[in-house]
Amino acid sequence: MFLLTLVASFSGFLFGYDTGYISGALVSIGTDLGKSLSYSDKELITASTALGALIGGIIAGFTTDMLGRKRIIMFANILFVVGAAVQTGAHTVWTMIVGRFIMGWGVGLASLIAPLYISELSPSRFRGRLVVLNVLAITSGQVIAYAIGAGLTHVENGWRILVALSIIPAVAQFILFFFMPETPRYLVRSGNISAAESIIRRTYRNVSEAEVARKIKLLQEFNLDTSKGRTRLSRLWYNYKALHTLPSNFRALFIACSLQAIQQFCGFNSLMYFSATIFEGVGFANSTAVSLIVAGTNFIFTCVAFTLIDHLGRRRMLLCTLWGMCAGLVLCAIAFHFIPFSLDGNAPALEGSQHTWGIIVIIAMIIYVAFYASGIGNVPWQQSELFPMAVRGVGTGLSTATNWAGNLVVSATFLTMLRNITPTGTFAFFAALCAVSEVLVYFIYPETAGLPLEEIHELLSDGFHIKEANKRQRERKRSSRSAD
Ligand SMILES: O[C@H]1[C@H](O)[C@@H](O)[C@H](O)[C@@H](O)[C@H]1O
Repeated sequence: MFLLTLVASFSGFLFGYDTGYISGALVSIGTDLGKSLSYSDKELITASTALGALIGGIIAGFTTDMLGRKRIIMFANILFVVGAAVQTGAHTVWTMIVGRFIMGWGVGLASLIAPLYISELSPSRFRGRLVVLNVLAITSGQVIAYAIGAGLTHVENGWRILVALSIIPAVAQFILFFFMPETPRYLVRSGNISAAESIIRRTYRNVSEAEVARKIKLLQEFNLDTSKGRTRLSRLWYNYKALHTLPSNFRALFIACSLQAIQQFCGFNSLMYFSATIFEGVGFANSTAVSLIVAGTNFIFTCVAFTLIDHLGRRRMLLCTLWGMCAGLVLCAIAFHFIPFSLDGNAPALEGSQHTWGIIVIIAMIIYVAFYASGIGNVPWQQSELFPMAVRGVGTGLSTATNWAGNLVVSATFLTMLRNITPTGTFAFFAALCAVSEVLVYFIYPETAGLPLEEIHELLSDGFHIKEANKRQRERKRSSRSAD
């Protein structure tokens, strides 16, 4: 199981690396693309990946139930390689944008399928943690991209090396996936029972034949393809409608999309993609190195989430962290008020008390990112557990698309916001969104930790059942303690 997760997590690593290197690349491209980049060029180059990922996420959602998880992950690798090759050789802004767009398709496919693949293969006890392992891969990809970016800042055309390096893990995963299995849930759904049995035998250690048969029966009962229609397309349309008309499905969709929207609209990726630009704007000497703090904190606190998510639960982790993000952003907004800021690359070095406020900005960002990574940075990727099999592909497709749509809006408007409403206004705006999100999560998100996927579906059938979910989790803990 660990090995399968590890190989599947290469997708997360690539997602992280490919979205992470842009922060350093933007400040080191200089005039390598034929001119010096305007701030709208920077927004376009960054946002084209999010746009590609938005389209890729939707396509993955609609095709994964037809094609299987494995083929799509392999196809994403091809897109990663082509996108990276186009960017490495780019000499104009538009070639760079096209390369980032192609790569974005790969990121979108991978961001949906890798957690789906992992959560369908894992036993419910470890499901949360194994999905976080994929987010750990994303954040480690971002840290490594930042670190290499910082090392290559002053190397001529160093950013090309930074981009080209991403080809290595993509090729490695492509080859390794020839030896990887499909998920038992997908195989049962496509009628391939004996293959599903053999994968269960291999992934669950010391499993008895009776348990294998019980697991297959459970999968058959709950993953029955109830869709009507003769062609694949008409069945897909049936499922798409069922996602919106069946109340339990619609609730699941509402929760999944809301969490993904919160993750993006709380503004984290504006730091991820533009922190080097921001630190350059406040006059820090090696802005790429300073911005490593953002990626590093994100990675370290994803490790914290990894250890806590199945014990503390998803809901509690969100409720305990959103307010902390809000506090970090408010502090950031206040500190920026006392610092001169310029997006034109000619910021004066900070002097006297301004320097203190500069340090406070960094501390505030660390607080914000730490709370982000311990909660909302991870929890939305548990999305596939909310949907029953019949609509899991389309459901997670739409929620992943929500993630990328939010990402697109934030990355395409952040620099414009900084310019028009100042950094103080921008961070105060994100703080307000975090506060609203805390209230939304309180009312709509029941605890799903440790519940079998099938039980989650039943729970959402006539309400959000926050209290009932809490009760079931307490009972489950009590019975597992007495079993110990
Ligand atoms: O869960 C991930 C993670 O938090 C990344 O650091 C972030 O860049 C992504 O947008 C998000 O989906």
